[in-house]
Amino acid sequence: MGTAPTNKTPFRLAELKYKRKDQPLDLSDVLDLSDVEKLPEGLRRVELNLPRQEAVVETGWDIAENPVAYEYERAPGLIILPNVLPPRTQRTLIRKTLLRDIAKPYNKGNLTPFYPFIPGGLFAAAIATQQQSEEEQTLDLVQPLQDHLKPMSVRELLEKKLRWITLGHQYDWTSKTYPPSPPPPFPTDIALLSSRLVSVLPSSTHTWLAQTAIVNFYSPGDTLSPHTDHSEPNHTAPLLSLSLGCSAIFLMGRETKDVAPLAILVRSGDAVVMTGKARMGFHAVPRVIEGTCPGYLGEVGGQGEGEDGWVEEFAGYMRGKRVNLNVRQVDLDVDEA
Ligand SMILES: O=C(O)CCC(=O)C(=O)O
Ligand SMILES: [Fe+2]
Repeated sequence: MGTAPTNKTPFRLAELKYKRKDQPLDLSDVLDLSDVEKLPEGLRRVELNLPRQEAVVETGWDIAENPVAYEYERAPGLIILPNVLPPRTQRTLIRKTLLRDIAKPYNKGNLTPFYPFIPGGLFAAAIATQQQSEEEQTLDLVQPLQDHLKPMSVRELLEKKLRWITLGHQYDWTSKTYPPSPPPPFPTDIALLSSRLVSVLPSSTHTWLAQTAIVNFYSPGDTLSPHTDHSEPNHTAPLLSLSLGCSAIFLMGRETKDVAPLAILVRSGDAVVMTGKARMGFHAVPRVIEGTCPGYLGEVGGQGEGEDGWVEEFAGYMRGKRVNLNVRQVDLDVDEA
């Protein structure tokens, strides 16, 4: 017992370690960059291209005034920008994805083959049912598109079944390609924010354009299996990943699972950028940590930020969720703007 040889890869072992719920979560080997007084050995500060070029930025979309970035020798090419999205930008992003982008029928998601598109968007529809009695809710169940599935309330679909939607170029998970037809529009504000973040990186010698994004919705208990993101024709354009809501453990490995990955605690407002060697590396999310949603997302309020009032519908959803925006360039080359 305990010492039996294992044929599990080092990546798999790390995944299992953070996934298991029968033992307290051990964060001792997890890199946490939220408060680095003393840089751990092997960690270096990355020089950023600052001051960043400041386009006219809409209110609510700022990035941190003085972003700081790190790279760890065990995960070359992975650039971590802790706390780069101020609370207000996080709230803007959440509002836009949940109310606006989800309401566009061309932004497909994991529910698309199984349940009909909800006009006005799943989130708005779920909010609208909050005032309904249970009886009214049962009358309003969404009928599935496939016989083996059961009718569900919009609330259940939102809270329990929605795992991801795609913005911009729509990746086809069956053929594992991006269809050649002109893609639906990618939200300009999210593209601008993404470009601004990528443009501060030292490797940004080429124009980079956000052309597709997966918005992942996780509840504690949900995981993302190890994978590489290799379907974009451009394997060198950085991949930007933004974390919102509950903290998670992100595993960053190499091009093979035979190397132990680096475990990083990603918190709300953090960005990680997979560049260089890390762009094609295996990565996974074995754990979303319950009860870690920051107060500025999980509680109602607005701290005098005017129209930025954060209402219970958003707070209630975010308390139990992690939302990840995974933003990519698809084309080999993009024109200079
Ligand atoms: O949720 C994350 O942090 C990673 C998501 C991811 O790797 C993906 O969508 O390809
Ligand atoms: Fe990924």
